[in-house]
Amino acid sequence: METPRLLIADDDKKTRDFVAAFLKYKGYDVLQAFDGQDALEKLEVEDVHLVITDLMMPRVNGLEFVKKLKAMRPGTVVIAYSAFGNYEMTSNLLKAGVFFYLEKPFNLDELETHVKRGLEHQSLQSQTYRSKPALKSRSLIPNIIGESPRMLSLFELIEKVAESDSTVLIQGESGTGKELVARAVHDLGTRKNRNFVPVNCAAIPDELLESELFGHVKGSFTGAIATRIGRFEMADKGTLFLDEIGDMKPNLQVKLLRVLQNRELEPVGATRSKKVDVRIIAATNQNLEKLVASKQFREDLFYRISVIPIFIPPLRERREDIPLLVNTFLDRFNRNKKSKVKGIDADAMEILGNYDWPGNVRELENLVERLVILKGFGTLGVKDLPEKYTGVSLSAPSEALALPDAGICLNTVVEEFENNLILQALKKTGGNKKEAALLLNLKRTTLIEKLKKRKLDVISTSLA
Ligand SMILES: Nc1ncnc2c1ncn2[C@@H]1O[C@H](COP(=O)(O)OP(=O)(O)OP(=O)(O)O)[C@@H](O)[C@H]1O
Repeated sequence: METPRLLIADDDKKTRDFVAAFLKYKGYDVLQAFDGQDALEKLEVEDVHLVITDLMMPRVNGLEFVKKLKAMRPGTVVIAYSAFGNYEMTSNLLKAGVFFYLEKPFNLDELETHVKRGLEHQSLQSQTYRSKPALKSRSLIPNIIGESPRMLSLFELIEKVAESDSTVLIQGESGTGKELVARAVHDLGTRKNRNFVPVNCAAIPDELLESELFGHVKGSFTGAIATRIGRFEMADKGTLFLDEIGDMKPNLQVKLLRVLQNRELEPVGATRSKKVDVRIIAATNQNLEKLVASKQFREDLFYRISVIPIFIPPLRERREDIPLLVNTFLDRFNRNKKSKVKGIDADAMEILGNYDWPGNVRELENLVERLVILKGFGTLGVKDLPEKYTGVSLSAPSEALALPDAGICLNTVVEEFENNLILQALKKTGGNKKEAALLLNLKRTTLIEKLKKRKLDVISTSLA
């Protein structure tokens, strides 16, 4: 077993050395801090299992220290001592989460008994903390994090839907996890040992999407130098995930409808049709009903694909999930990036909890990844968060965006603004589209689609 690590904070060097020497002799690893402030700084970079603290200290006194420590690392067990204890102080300490309070002078064996109890308590507590989310959510659907009531009912729905073979339509804002949910439906169903084939209908140019989906025979169009199977056939006996289905053009919608009705397809240029057995899961961040009403999406196709609708709520409607998401991503990126960021303090977490997250979980995941890379070690605080989250300089942009009296062409201005930011992101990342998409909070495929649509791909290649 790992040697337990203790930190003792006391401004009286004699007492501190004495207690530290005794605990070292008993086999503990002991760190020392000369007051509350020094202890907080040490705890930002060191892992400890238990803290022992005096209450009367200069700069940050014992009670203040305990409060800050508990906000930074809620699970840390604290034993406090003082020669000036009274009822009010003891009750404040217990309220602040102190595990045990000792009157000075105390017997060192007595202190050790409380240290042992405290360590047992700490280990039980961390096991419970780890197993709680696992029982509720992660055990069933390993990659989807969430413990809010809405996510728990989503997990139940996924489990039920996975058992059936019906077509599913997943709706939710961008970054809410539609692809994760689609994969979970596949992984928990009977087709799990066959392919899960994703297609992003918005990222593939319209003229290529048909052959991408249904395949083509050699020579059927310029560039068709060999016969190729499409994604439908790749997904045979498995699942085809049609992402961004709201972007599919009407002529292709008719062809898709035919495949769904007849369960057979015709590759581009072929004379005979082929049977396919594919489960369809479609997703969109658009309001398909509205697209149906404005005749941009076929009503018959809409009813075909929305046999089972699944709606994923935006993150701002399930804020309870934010701390769990932040902590899980911190663990993940610490591991991936070999960083040692200990956690996030209570004030910074509160800011993240109150933010509206227009980019949903993707935005939160990207933010944590960036923070872990930039910070490297220590505890994340408010000063580490970008201005956008702390709301520090919100007034300047509105000046810059003042509408001229003569008016503007909104579409052109917005497009230019977007192009400018896209090019800046590409420049910053040396043309790396994956990293640029991360900076812009976009899916890589969405960025590629924008580059193609706006003919920016040539410029982006020259930045690489
Ligand atoms: N509940 C969640 N738990 C863990 N990770 C999540 C969750 N929701 C989303 N993510 C992560 O957020 C990112 C975006 O997820 P995903 O691509 O599934 O979203 P989407 O809704 O399909 O987005 P878009 O509409 O832009 O295609 C991914 O990295 C995914 O792993």
